[in-house]
Amino acid sequence: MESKKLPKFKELKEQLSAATLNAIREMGFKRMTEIQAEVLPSALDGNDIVATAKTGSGKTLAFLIPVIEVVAKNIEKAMHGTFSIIIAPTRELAIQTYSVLQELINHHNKITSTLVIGGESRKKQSSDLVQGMHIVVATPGRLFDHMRTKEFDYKCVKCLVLDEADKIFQYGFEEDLKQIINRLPKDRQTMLFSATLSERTDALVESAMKKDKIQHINTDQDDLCATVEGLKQGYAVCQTQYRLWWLHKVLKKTKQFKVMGKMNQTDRTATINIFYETENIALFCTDVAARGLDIPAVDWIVQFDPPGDANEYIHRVGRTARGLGADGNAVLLLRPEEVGFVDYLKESKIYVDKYESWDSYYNLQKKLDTAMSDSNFVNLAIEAFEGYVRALEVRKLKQIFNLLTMDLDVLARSFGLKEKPDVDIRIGFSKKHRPRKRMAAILASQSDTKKAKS
Ligand SMILES: Nc1ncnc2c1ncn2[C@@H]1O[C@H](COP(=O)(O)OP(=O)(O)OP(=O)(O)O)[C@@H](O)[C@H]1O
Repeated sequence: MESKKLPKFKELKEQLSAATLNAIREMGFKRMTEIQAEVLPSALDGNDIVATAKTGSGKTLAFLIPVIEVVAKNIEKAMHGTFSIIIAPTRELAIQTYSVLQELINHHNKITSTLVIGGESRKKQSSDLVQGMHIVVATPGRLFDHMRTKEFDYKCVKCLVLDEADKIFQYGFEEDLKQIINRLPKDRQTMLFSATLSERTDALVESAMKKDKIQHINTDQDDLCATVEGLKQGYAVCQTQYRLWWLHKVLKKTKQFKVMGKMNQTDRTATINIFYETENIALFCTDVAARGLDIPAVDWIVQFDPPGDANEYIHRVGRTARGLGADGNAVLLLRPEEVGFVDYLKESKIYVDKYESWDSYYNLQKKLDTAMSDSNFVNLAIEAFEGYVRALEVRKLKQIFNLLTMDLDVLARSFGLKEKPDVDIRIGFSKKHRPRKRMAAILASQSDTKKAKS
């Protein structure tokens, strides 16, 4: 939809408080995005919402505005009490949502809010919750911890938002989320948002929402492509043993930082802040940074390891080309035996071009040999190798990513090691059966290759 055809926020002035409208104007937004234009009138009427729209399409405001208006209405009856809860799958996303919320409540002098995420002080969070902060932005695990204490009174919650709903409902969070939903008052508005939904979300909709009041809104359903228009995306092919050389070439001129789940929260937040503020920087990250993060100046998404599935691909590349008319680039690195992933992506309306010129790299062997004379590097490489193998073992799409048929010595070389390190990697089976299963898988794959050739 052309931006000029989209309605202005002020057209909602019957449903929106002046304080919210002022904040939106100060944030520089005049017209709603498509998802905002579809969600806001219905959500402000109190309906339950299941909303799907592409990455970077403005879903955050589409749920924060109704959340605030629920509080603005209820605050007149009771000054304290948690009226709205927003749940996000990662701490980084919760922090970001909380910060957009602060801008939006800038003119609402009486509305209070708090952030309840893992890795931060429970004591401060408890004290905020006891005081009855109006809006709580949380990650599921820590929120549920607080709900189990008698101190947090959540009986007056009127609105629940699940951002990146499909991710929150993935294993790990599923049980916490079910418990949270069961404990919250039934008489509430519930809203689910994501760029992708899954079968698991259907079950969530069934259990968490009022059937007769659900509005399903999907601004992508007629689109021919699952990713945003301004995104140029492609793939490069590199043999396993040269992957590190390839990566070196890609990142040569950048400063590099990392963010991953096992870092402490202070370091995670500090690194994301550096990434916001620094030019020419590359951030090494796990999928902890794949969802929701809105960092405007990201030019390239480099997927050194392919994502778990098509949905995760969409979220990862969605960290660039965000907002109306924005551009961005993405490249995916595949081994020759993984090129089938390109066809798999096509089935989900994701079209990636072959980037021939990206297939080259320089010989790094001498540099690697020098680095590997330091035992610290060797230990890091072994740790990385082990982690990589463990991650491959639990991968879906075994027909494309098959650890059992992979040459582990060659794989070790891709981490700078001379050969497979002497570590116990449990590839899927008990020790007793492992060599036999491995051999069977190799034979099966050879016979498949022969069949394909004949
Ligand atoms: N009405 C608007 N007009 C212009 N820009 C907007 C508007 N609403 C939001 N934006 C901007 O668009 C960008 C993307 O918004 P947002 O982070 O909400 O996307 P999203 O749909 O939640 O993406 P994801 O699925 O990746 O989480 C943000 O930088 C935001 O400030």
